[in-house]
Amino acid sequence: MAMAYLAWRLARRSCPSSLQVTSFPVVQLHMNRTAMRASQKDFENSMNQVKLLKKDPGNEVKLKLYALYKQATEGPCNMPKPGVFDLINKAKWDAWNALGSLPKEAARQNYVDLVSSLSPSLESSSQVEPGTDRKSTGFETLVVTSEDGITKIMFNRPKKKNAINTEMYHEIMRALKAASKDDSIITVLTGNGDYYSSGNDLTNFTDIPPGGVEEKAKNNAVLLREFVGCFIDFPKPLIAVVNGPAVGISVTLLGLFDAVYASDRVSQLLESKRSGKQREMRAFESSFSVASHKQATFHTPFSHLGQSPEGCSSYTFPKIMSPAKATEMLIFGKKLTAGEACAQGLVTEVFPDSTFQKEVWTRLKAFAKLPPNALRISKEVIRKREREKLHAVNAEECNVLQGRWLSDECTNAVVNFLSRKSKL
Ligand SMILES: CCCCCCCCCCC/C=C/C(=O)SCCNC(=O)CCNC(=O)[C@H](O)C(C)(C)COP(=O)(O)OP(=O)(O)OC[C@H]1O[C@@H](n2cnc3c(N)ncnc32)[C@H](O)[C@@H]1OP(=O)(O)O
Repeated sequence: MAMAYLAWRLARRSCPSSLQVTSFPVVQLHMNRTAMRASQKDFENSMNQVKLLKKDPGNEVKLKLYALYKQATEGPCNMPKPGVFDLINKAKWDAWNALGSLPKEAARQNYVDLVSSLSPSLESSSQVEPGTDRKSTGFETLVVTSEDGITKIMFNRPKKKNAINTEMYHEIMRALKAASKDDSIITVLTGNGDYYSSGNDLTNFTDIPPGGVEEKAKNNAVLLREFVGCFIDFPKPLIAVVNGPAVGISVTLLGLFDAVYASDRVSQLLESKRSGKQREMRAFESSFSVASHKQATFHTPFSHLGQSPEGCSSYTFPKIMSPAKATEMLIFGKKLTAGEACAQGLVTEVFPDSTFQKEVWTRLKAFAKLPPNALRISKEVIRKREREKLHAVNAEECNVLQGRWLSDECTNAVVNFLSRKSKL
């Protein structure tokens, strides 16, 4: 026990805070086992298992695996300490050095146990395999499931970064209306694939009806107002699980959610070193066949698109983050990281990518065990004070947008986007 605690304390002291070993019980569990149990064959099998991981376990876990691998094969850290600016190798050195004089056999056991602990969590990830646009019964653009008292509405156009086309707007409204009436306690929105959502599908502007663009803009304004209204009036706790970058309306609507949890997916440390040509880094990198992840960001490029704020953000954002910060986002299009969005109050909590799905869904399942009527009534007490104002703001935002969609600024911006890959 003392050894385990020492390893944990060492790791906590020497690792950068973002990489601190927080899994003391996990280290303790491994240390209490008979170190001899993991044979060389088990160790080799685990190394092969790591190569087959479908999802990136996150930098924290990868550094632990690296450190345990080196300790099990070479013993205590024998690398010269890298300089402070050599971030990647310094993080690796810290992780390895933190294991101190942990015996090779114990390190081998820890490695085997850590790898075997990864597969259930990865299997239980709430993500559907990115790229497989699996259709749910009744929905073309969403995967809607209901279990453990939670109705989960997952945007399912991963190949289009979950851009919201007209069909998806309608399906989200239908799914929310159904969720408001089903026996679930809370409702969750999340994205399939590496994006939460890239916002309005810009091809929505291309199919012009016989009545012309004016009619299109008018109809869209009516539909958008109804769409945002569903979020204003939703009666149950509505929670966003932001699994990747969010753009446009998928960001502005967050001001109408009751909680927003985001993954702090930082651009892979590996990517920044890929050009560094470190032999070990390549070896370390090659042991994980993982897709590169996008840093979770929050971007509302309305001015760039010749448009204007929607989703009640012209009212909610100044209230949430101050007028100046709201201006930076809504008018000047400043892109926020998950941490910045959390500091500004738009995001409730940020989780490390490696534990995001597990931690968030554990918490949501606990929320879903709370008395449903108390949840609804408490939400109503809060929302009813703002409901009338929110509907008035929504109506005004949609009217302004209706005019914006007819402007040259908007048309040019949409044409530029769609023509960049010869869309037109
Ligand atoms: C009930 C209502 C009815 C209709 C209402 C219509 C009007 C409502 C409007 C409400 C106001 C909303 C405003 C907004 O949401 S503004 C924000 C709009 N979004 C964007 O401007 C983002 C555009 N996309 C991008 O900038 C990039 O794609 C992105 C940075 C998101 C990702 O870049 P990356 O290089 O990683 O990936 P690709 O660009 O190659 O994307 C992969 C494919 O997905 C397509 N894609 C992605 N996002 C969109 C999008 N928003 N609209 C359309 N298509 C999108 C992209 O074109 C690629 O497609 P191909 O593989 O076919 O090339």
